[in-house]
Amino acid sequence: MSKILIKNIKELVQVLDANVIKFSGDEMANLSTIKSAWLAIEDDTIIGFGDMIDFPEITDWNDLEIIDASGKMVFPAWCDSHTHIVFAKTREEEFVDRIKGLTYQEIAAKGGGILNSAKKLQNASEEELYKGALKRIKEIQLTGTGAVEIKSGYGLSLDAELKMLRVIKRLKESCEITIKANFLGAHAIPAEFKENRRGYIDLIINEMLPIIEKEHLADFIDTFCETNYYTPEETNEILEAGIKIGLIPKIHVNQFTSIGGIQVGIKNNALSVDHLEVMTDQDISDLSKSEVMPTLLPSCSFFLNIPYAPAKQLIEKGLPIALATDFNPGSTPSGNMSFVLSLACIYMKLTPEQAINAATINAAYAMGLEKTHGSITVGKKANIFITEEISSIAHLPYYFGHNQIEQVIINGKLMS
Ligand SMILES: N=CN[C@@H](CCC(=O)O)C(=O)O
Ligand SMILES: [Zn+2]
Repeated sequence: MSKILIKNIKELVQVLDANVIKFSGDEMANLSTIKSAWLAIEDDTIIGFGDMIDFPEITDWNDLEIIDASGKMVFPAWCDSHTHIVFAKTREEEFVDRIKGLTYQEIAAKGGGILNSAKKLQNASEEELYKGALKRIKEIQLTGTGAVEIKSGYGLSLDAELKMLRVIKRLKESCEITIKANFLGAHAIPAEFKENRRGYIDLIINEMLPIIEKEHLADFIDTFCETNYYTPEETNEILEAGIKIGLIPKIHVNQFTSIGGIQVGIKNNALSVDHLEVMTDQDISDLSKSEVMPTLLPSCSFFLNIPYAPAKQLIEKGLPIALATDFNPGSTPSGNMSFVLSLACIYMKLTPEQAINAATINAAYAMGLEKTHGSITVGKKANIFITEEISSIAHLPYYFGHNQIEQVIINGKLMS
């Protein structure tokens, strides 16, 4: 049995009772912390915390590691509920095209974008994909992420989608970080099905889903519901087929246009609807009557230079929001959650407290992990990070671009 006792913590952040599953509206402004605190971990679980005045008497020193966190803060590890971490190659040539004036949609229309990644992934072996993704997972662990959702969607053929999902399964089994798999076969219409989209949707429903069910390859089902990608009707059909085999919808909607994706998500009890850069009043009003977690991806807006999702408006309507990176080679080549927080504060005008709630407990909810992740709670996974010496909680999003996270503990193990 291994034990870690962290003492003299300047501030222990996001201390919650086990019954809190998310924060909505005005609640998002509050962040519960303990100043001058201790935290105890046994194996992979948080077993206690409190004020230094009540520092526990140590009776058993066997296998006990004591960390002195004087001047430093302890947070629950970030939860990143939307990524595309498995890919074959980066796409910096499109980045340069955009600098020269092309838009994301224009690049996609000439065969770049998702289809570019799909072409590159066809020829990559499972081993190559695994090694590339593992490197990125190690990178995000060290920047404080303790749980991550990973999508397929760069395969776009039976073999290549299954290859991606098997890589994600292998990552789940071999990595300390908690991983959830999202099947995104409907990410784009593959070139060879351009004139036969029905044929590809049938392939997803009749051939991919049965194997995914048999091999337990996914937790969630996704589609890119967007103009020139999948219609709301197609999205609905694919989600319904996924639900039949036990997958939970978590979908891409309203990135460039509002075409009814939100309403399809609500109808199918999606766990989250993600992106939301373009929202109508009706979309916001419909969402506010649902339990769906709106998930915002500010580093995608930053990188593509597109509008930011209306975070403040959503919160003012009483909604919760989650924040995620969208780490992928096309629209967001970064998995750094601290940077996401900075962007959310700077461009979406979230307070640091709102942004931290959105990146911890609400993001855990957006992955179905709210009972085990996303807060400092007795019985939850010992997934935490220790900052360097910082002056206040706001310093974290304020001092952007510098890694202020000194140590990361995932499942009770120190990462390096
Ligand atoms: N918008 C759809 N999918 C990804 C981007 C995929 C890509 O460009 O490779 C996203 O969430 O931003
Ligand atoms: Zn995405």
